[in-house]
Amino acid sequence: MDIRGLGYVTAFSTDLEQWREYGTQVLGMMVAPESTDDLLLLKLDERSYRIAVIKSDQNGFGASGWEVADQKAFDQAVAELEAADVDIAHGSEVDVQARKVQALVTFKDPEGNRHELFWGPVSDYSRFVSPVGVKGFVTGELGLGHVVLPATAFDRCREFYTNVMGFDLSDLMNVRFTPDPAEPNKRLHFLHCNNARHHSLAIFEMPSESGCIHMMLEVDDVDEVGRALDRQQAHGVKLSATLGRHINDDMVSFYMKTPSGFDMEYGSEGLIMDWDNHTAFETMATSHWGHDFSIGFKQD
Ligand SMILES: Cc1ccc(O)c(O)c1CC[C@@H]1C(=O)CC[C@]2(C)C(=O)CC[C@@H]12
Ligand SMILES: [Fe+2]
Repeated sequence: MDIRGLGYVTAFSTDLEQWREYGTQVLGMMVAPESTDDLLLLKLDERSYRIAVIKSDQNGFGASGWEVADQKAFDQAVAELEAADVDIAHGSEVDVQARKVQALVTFKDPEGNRHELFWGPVSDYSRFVSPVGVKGFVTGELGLGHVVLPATAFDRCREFYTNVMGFDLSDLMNVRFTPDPAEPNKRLHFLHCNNARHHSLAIFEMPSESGCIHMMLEVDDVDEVGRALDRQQAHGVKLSATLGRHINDDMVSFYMKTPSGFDMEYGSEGLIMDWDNHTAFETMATSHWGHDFSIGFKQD
């Protein structure tokens, strides 16, 4: 299937007021006027929303919303999911209204990670005006950003994402948390869809309580990353990794907790890839500098 990018994500939250504060004052997003007491829609570009926070009795990641170009691509993608024996549910009229799309299906990967596939987002093209002055987020043809999902059933997940969903490998890591040679490798594969973002999805061979290792949002100026870091501090949000520059996509970013329990990577200066002239590589190193993930494991 021809996935053009990550269109939106959904998250579950017991406290939408906390997400509203975090979304507007820390991330710098707008609250879409269609938001209700049970659904917080966060807007960060010309789209109506990019993050939908659903009131729930638990916190956690919801689903990744993948975008295809049109009805024809959607029908083709649904046929491919069916041919691969994937259990799909067609979105009802209510679902379609809630997500503001023409049509959607929902399904799970072999790990149980939830996905939604859609076409035709409804947008009013109202301007993005950040409540804290964020100039802009990098979306457009690159899609919203990326998600890193748990994949303890790694081989089945990799097969699913490449053979069924049409992702391709960008590059890969074999993560070890200790110098002990007996510690098994945790595979971390970075995957791209049909756009120039280095990865829209990565799968990591580890479980995750929240259902998502992290998601990434990109801003159009590295100073906006610094300002977000200031706001993270001012609002007492837990930092999960310090500022650094990644090796594979060159992103300058930091990581912090979201109210739903998964991490948010906030970055800038991500590479625009030319896939015809790229070769996948393996690296043991995360970053050119920075990105101390050990602080995320420390208690407050
Ligand atoms: C290595 C890397 C490249 C580009 C990215 O956008 C990106 O998020 C990462 C880091 C991914 C990864 C993670 O999210 C969880 C904690 C991990 C496994 C580490 O401890 C090192 C790499 C980290
Ligand atoms: Fe990332």
